[in-house]
Amino acid sequence: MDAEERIARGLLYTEDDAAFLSGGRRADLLFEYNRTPPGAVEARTRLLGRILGSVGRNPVIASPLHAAYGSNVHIGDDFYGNVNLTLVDDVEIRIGDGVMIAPSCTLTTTGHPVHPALRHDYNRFSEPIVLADRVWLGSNVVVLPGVTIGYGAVIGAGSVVSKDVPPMVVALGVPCRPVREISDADLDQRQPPR
Ligand SMILES: CC(=O)SCCNC(=O)CCNC(=O)[C@H](O)C(C)(C)COP(=O)(O)OP(=O)(O)OC[C@H]1O[C@@H](n2cnc3c(N)ncnc32)[C@H](O)[C@@H]1OP(=O)(O)O
Repeated sequence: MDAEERIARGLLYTEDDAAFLSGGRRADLLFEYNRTPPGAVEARTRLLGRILGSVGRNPVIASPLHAAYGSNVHIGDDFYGNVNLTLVDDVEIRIGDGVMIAPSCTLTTTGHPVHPALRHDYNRFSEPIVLADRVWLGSNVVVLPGVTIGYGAVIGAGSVVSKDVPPMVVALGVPCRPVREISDADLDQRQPPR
């Protein structure tokens, strides 16, 4: 089995195995993005288009933005990412439309073996992450490898999401668990201005 297949299957691979992915690293463009003024909206949007694998309409991502590669991240329309978003995208991170991410969140597709004897040469495994449409991550959320978060779900500040989250729930904590469903009753909670 070649390295590409091992990576795709979530099996262990080394830094050398992953060398063929290096063309997808956007480190210099990320550096440029992070020193482009917030007011230079067109330049920032253009740079995002070159950094990310794909990006929809009206993306807003505050600096600093960090990504292992950048090219394995796919983002839908109307995305908002607050400061210090960190994307460990050795494999795909797919983000739907209308997603919001609060300050200092980390989405990591990658982990290392827990046994120290296996943790040589940056040995690691990676599993894709999916955020469905209209997900909101609160501040300081960490999303671990292989997690899918369903439509409309809200992840409370400070959560560590180690398992899939169903659609239309509030989920929170370490480890993150659904605490309630989101229903039409929530429409009455805080009214938008008329
Ligand atoms: C792009 C941007 O987003 S920038 C803005 C950044 N903003 C944030 O990071 C805010 C994130 N918001 C939160 O974490 C909120 O607390 C929410 C969304 C989880 C609140 O959800 P709600 O269902 O309305 O919960 P509610 O406020 O009624 O609290 C319910 C219980 O959960 C607790 N709780 C609320 N948030 C959290 C949390 N993040 N972690 C642990 N417990 C929490 C409350 O203390 C309360 O506990 P109690 O029942 O013992 O009194």
